[in-house]
Amino acid sequence: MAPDSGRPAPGGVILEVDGLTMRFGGLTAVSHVSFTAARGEITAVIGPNGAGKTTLFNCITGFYRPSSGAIRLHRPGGPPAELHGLPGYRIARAGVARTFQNIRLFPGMTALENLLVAQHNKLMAATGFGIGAVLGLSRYPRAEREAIGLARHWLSATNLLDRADDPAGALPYGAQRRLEIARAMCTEPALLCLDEPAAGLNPRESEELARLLLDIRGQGTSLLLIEHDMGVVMTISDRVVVLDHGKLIADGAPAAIRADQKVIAAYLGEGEEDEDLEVEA
Ligand SMILES: Nc1ncnc2c1ncn2[C@@H]1O[C@H](COP(=O)(O)OP(=O)(O)OP(=O)(O)O)[C@@H](O)[C@H]1O
Repeated sequence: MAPDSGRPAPGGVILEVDGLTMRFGGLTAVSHVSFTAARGEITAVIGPNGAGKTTLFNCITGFYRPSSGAIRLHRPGGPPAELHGLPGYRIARAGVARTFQNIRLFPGMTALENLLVAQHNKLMAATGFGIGAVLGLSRYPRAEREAIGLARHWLSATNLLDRADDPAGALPYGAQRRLEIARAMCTEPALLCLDEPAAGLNPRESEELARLLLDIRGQGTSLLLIEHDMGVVMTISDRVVVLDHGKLIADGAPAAIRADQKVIAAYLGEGEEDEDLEVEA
């Protein structure tokens, strides 16, 4: 099992990354990275530009096949699911949802329709994959009602209920980012992976986002978060994992990470003012 930071995790481990390495030709983007994310917590992955955060996410969510190492999704009362090398759709089915750095909604479909598309598998299963409809079985109407109910729940939670019938592409940028999170939540994931959800948001929108993520955690979903906005990271994360040049250099509670000399050196080395770790306590 991957080493933990020594802090007890009351809900146990949900995600275990063990010795993960990802090479692109001669470049090692992620090098022997091991950490765990606790169930019911928000775990942030931070690090300077090019540290390997998105590559790590792409390995966890099946967009890349890691060169070596293990990724396990732990499930209560059952054996862990080995995610290494599984295609993205099977990882999603195992209970891992993700959002992207760049928005990937269906812009011509309404906000509500985007959330129903996310529930396509469940709805197709309710039709018996077409056979049920031929035989006149009626599980579909109930499944559709439930899918709309779930979509409306997440539209409400993301403050988008009044925009349900607007095309997703017509929503302001911050609303589109919230809709992406709502869409991911409509797959009812055990683990939600967010790639820079605060990118491009103004301070008020970032605060709203932080509240939304805490609300999602409160509803029982564990979160793994890549984020450059240190205000958001340090306010909401239970645990912070730091990468630099593809290697894990620190793993601990936000306060410890803020004071960690290796972390400070990594960020100072980058020399980017917007990466400054100094945030209001
Ligand atoms: N598909 C790819 N092919 C080749 N090299 C890649 C690929 N994806 C990422 N890299 C390289 O791997 C390294 C890590 O990139 P990655 O995007 O994972 O970093 P990051 O920490 O997410 O950076 P940022 O904060 O800028 O998004 C970089 O040197 C990048 O150029």
